[in-house]
Amino acid sequence: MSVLKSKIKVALIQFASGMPDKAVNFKNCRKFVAEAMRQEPGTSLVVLPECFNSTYAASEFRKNAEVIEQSSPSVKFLSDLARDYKVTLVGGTIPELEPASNNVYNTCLIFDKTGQLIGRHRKVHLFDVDIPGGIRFKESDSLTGGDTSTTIDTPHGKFGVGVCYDMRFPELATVSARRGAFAMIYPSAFNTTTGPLHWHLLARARSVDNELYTMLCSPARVPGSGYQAYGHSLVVDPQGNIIAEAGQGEEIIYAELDPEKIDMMRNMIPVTRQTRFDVYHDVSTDAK
Ligand SMILES: NC(=O)CCC(=O)C(=O)O
Repeated sequence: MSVLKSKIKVALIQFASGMPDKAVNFKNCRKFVAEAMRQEPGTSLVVLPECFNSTYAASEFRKNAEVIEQSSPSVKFLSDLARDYKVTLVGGTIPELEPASNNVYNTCLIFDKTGQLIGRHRKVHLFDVDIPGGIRFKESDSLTGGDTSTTIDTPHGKFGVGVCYDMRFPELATVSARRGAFAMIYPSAFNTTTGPLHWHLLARARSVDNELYTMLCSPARVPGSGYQAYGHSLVVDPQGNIIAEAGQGEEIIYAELDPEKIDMMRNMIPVTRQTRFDVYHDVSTDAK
């Protein structure tokens, strides 16, 4: 039995998220998801971008943070969206406030097609970079990193979740792959400095390392906004081929994931069965 139980259709919603008013982001997001379902009926997995509900800026995270509970605006919005369109929803990310610690996390919430919250990934690796002439960003000024890897079980099979900068750390993908994932999904927001350098390379690498699908969903680039998102949402197949890619503006991309493609790759080049844990450590055995 393949790790993916049958063919599934996916849609990645690259919209101009990050407006200061959450209600505007909700309205636009719903409009695009409705459009995706109209254009590709039968889509069962929908992915949103990083920080889909508010502005991606270190100074804004705490202001926009929500406690994860059914009555929180973003939780309610995402739950209703998944239920209304009967899709598994990887709900981008939102700034999450944990009341007990007063920490703020960059958190992806995952819902099943009844609107039930089935998983949560707190971005583990915070985006702290300083590239002269390019970009300086320090998420750790206002965010705390999560401390677990995330593999979600669904009726289609399992997928792993990371958030943006997490994709630079191959271990999270390896852990999910070894736990039986058919895909890694990264709500993301690369920028116009690091996007051209590494976006495609990293997505293809995660696919080839683990012989699974990789999906990156970015916000659309908004001219004049503070953070210039790279765009170029992507779906990469288990062989490392890009099978869907957006431009930089608002766009929905679609793909069909095929269990055959995973199985074929894993049989032709069986790296997933040729690991040498007598030589190096299996990171999936003790990962949280
Ligand atoms: N939002 C992010 O984590 C951005 C990551 C990024 O741009 C990178 O180059 O990595």
